Amino acid sequence: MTTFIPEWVKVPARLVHVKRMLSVLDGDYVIRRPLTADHRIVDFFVEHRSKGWLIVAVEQAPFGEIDPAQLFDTDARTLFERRLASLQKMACLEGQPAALVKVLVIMWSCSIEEARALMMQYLPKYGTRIVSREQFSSWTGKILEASLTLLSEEVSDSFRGTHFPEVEIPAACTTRRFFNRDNRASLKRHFLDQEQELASKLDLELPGDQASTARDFSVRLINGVAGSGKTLIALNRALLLAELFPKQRLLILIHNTPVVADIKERLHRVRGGIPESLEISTFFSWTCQQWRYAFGGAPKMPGDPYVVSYLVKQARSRWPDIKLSDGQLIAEMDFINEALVLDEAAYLEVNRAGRGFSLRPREREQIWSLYQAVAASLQASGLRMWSALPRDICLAGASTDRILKYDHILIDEAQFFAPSWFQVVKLSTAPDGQLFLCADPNQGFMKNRLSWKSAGLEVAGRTRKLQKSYRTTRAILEAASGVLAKLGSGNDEDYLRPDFRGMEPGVRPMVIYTDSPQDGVDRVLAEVSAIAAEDVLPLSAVLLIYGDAVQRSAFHEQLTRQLGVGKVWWFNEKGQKKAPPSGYGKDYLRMAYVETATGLEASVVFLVGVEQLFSGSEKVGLSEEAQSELREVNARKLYMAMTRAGQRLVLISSQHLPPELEALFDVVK
Ligand SMILES: Nc1ncnc2c1ncn2[C@@H]1O[C@H](COP(=O)(O)OP(=O)(O)OP(=O)(O)O)[C@@H](O)[C@H]1O
Repeated sequence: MTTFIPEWVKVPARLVHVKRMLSVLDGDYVIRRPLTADHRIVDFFVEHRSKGWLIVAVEQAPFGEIDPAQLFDTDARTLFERRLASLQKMACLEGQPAALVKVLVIMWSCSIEEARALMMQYLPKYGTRIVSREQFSSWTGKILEASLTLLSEEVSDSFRGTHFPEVEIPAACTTRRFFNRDNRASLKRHFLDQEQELASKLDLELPGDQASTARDFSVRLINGVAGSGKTLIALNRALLLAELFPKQRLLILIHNTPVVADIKERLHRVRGGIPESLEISTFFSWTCQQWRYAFGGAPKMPGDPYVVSYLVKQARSRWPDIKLSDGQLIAEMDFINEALVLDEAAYLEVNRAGRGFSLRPREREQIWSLYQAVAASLQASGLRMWSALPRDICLAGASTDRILKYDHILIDEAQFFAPSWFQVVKLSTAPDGQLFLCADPNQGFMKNRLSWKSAGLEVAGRTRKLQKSYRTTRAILEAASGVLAKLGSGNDEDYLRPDFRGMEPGVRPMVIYTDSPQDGVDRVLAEVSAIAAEDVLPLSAVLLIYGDAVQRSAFHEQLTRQLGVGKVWWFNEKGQKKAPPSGYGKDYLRMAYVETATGLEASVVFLVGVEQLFSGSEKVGLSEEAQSELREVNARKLYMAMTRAGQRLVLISSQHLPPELEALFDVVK
């Protein structure tokens, strides 16, 4: 079946008829409406996978008004001729006089004879083919086939880049540029594929088509495997929206601070900045801002995480038979806040599936009392838990009228969002606004097992899947999927299967065993120095992901000593969370803690100090349910971390992997 981009849901009446005619074509046809001002000249572009391109306009002027035989020019004729001249110009590449592709005009209100008369007149002058509506309807496929022009790959890219610049991926924004070694290939241009383009333009109709956006609050979900372009799609869509609707307020929310910093850095590099109407933020920094609007002051949270621990320790002495650790109790209080549990009765009923441990009614009663006691102690000092911030806004009643409202909110990494977070997002969406979610269910290790429905989002029938990965090689993605399947429960229900077809085969990931975690760090330092000395790859092509077994400050210090001050961007260091150490536009080696590496990527990734993720299920003292939950969480973290790599993945471990996992790697001495 023909693909229409955007979906042509709200096109003018004449195009509804045209869409019906075009719908019966084979699946190799893509029909695109331009989203820019060009749509007043051209109605659509036809692209056929193997036969090339065509420009089509549907003209409504009746023959009587534009008849070339009339002695005097009419306004209608002048306008028609202007349109033909513009179409002719669009068929050429800038600076080149000859038309690259043909132009077809469908005369909506003319007979066959009248269309013929017009063609006789205008074909020589403007190179335009003209047919009547009747002819086009009877011979749609034949007319299109005869009019398409096959272009070389390079020229086709130029044509696409000229008319659909919004789908081009700047070279600096794709790890794929490193796939190509020779110069010619590295100049190759990259574009969103058809599925990605369709996803990025969902519900976008032209300003001229009356409904510029869907009228009611609408939600769309893009579910994609790691590296399928979700961040790219969210960004491209936001940039396109900023251009189409400059007066609308746009927001991109991402869970992870490093990704926000990384995206801003890329936008500065590629576009010199971010459009004024677009805000890009982490959920919490944005929520703090919304809280200020709602309550008229800055929220205060404990500066030291031990404050909450201390309060829990003190309060729990009243319920000596509570078995959970302090950490588990804090996590449970976060859950109460995030799931918007309002009172004890609701807490006794709430579904806690996926929480890793079960609680009997009596335990729930005790935990609820503990939760209230800790919240009251915090409140006495004017404080609240971080997880209570979104909850406060959700329960603020009329005060939420004062929070900022956005026309479009786009969420990347939505799998990490909690119900209370989504509720704040919904409260912040204008009445006819749109919510666009990108998620990878395979990476959802934090707020896991949350269904969209339980978060108050109706995504049934409004979801698109992306199963093709562009970031990584088949070898790496297969290994990462293998870890997920072997270490995790392989929960088939929400597992999104990657489509491996057509992927770059690549090199299998490597594992290097060392005697101790410190030896592992030394090995990374040696490898990084070798890369820097060879001068083949920029430092930005390398990402170091470290786990708990690494002494992070010492690691950072050693790297800085080796590469020079200001050359290492440590995403988890206080002063570098939001921007690189020596400003935008420089070349940095990046390092990130495994918990905060989501969304990042690099050509070469070193994974070091993550031993306990491979063996986390052997923790003593955990119930069977908690063990299996931990295994699942660890499997998803490893999957996420491994899929950060574009071409090379090197795991450095001071412990031998279990044989079934080691088999997914090449062991290097
Ligand atoms: N059609 C494409 N052509 C070339 N490169 C692409 C294409 N689509 C995506 N990429 C590149 O693939 C990489 C992964 O894209 P992106 O980060 O948007 O994926 P993602 O789905 O958000 O990944 P994750 O969820 O794993 O973080 C990026 O370098 C991106 O530029």
